[in-house]
Amino acid sequence: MIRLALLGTGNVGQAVIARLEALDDPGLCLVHISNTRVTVGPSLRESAPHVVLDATASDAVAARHADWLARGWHVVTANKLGRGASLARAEAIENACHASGARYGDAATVGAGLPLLRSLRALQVGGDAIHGVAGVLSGSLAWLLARFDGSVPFSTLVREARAAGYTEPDPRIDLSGEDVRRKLLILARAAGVPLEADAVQVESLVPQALAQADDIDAALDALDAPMHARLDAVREGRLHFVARWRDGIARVGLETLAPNDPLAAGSGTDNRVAIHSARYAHQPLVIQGPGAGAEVTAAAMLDDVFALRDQPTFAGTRSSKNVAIGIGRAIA
Ligand SMILES: NC(=O)C1=CN([C@@H]2O[C@H](COP(=O)(O)OP(=O)(O)OC[C@H]3O[C@@H](n4cnc5c(N)ncnc54)[C@H](O)[C@@H]3O)[C@@H](O)[C@H]2O)C=CC1
Ligand SMILES: N[C@@H](CC=O)C(=O)O
Repeated sequence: MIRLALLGTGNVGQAVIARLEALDDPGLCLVHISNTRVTVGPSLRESAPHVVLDATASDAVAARHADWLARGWHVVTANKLGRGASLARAEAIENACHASGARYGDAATVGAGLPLLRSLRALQVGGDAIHGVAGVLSGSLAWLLARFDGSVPFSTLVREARAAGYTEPDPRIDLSGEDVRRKLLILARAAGVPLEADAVQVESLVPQALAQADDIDAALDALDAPMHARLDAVREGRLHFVARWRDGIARVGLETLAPNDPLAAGSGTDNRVAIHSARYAHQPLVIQGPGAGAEVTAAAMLDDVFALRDQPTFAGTRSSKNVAIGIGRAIA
């Protein structure tokens, strides 16, 4: 029996609860659910989970990952602020895993569970040298830029992307390039490169009026004029928000790509990532698929839980009291 504690009951947390309900797996038991307002079940410490599922976007929660791992609790996260924030925090997570043997499941943090991190790590283990990664890493920006033809204000599209659950809780995290920076850091570090967070050059799409706004929704209109100007300046091809890391240089920002560019394919929220390595020297390894959405993200988190099943920590553990999933749904 694997005891799970779920932090966060928003888009992704709700999808985790729905998936656990649908799976109805007797080997999984939800012993704690919490969000910023409510806790269901005993406190996190008292519930003594085997696995903490982080479905928040909270820096304070990510700052606890290393402590939980050091205690022997496995962590499965959609929150990128563990390995995608400061290098010191990412290294503390590695060190805690090595010291305690606990595992860190982060498949959901890049590409909403696409087999990106696992491919990079498998290449590393196989002795490949990763030279660089380039790609479209934001599902929401891919979705927005594919639709943006000038007929509808960009701000209207952002509101739609937010309602569909593609953006971060604060969509400025996507629009500023910050979400993509975090993903590029996670990928580069998975490839064995100790990239500092401030080593990534970031082009933000957020105008000052939006950056400083308290009422984010109302201030989204400030995007419209500058984004129209960017669109008008395109002569051939289409705007894409691209991340590139190669030979120690990392940048994220808007680029105009020709239709036949290897990174320009895909539709909807698709991410498309090219991995350049010694093994893939002539043609990169390209991975493409939906890169945002609560359901795919929740599925990736539970895949990481299932991958833990061979862990000796679970052997012989007794069944626990399941926190009512219905209550978890009610507190969203
Ligand atoms: N929406 C998507 O397509 C994807 C999201 N993610 C990540 O999943 C995470 C969650 O995203 P959403 O569900 O869209 O956000 P959301 O805003 O819908 O939900 C966040 C939840 O976290 C809770 N929370 C915040 N601080 C907390 C704390 N200290 N303790 C317990 N709960 C806390 C909030 O109360 C809320 O229930 C984010 O880190 C996001 O980057 C990752 C991949 C894809
Ligand atoms: N807001 C993110 C969601 C997944 O990480 C994105 O747009 O890609």
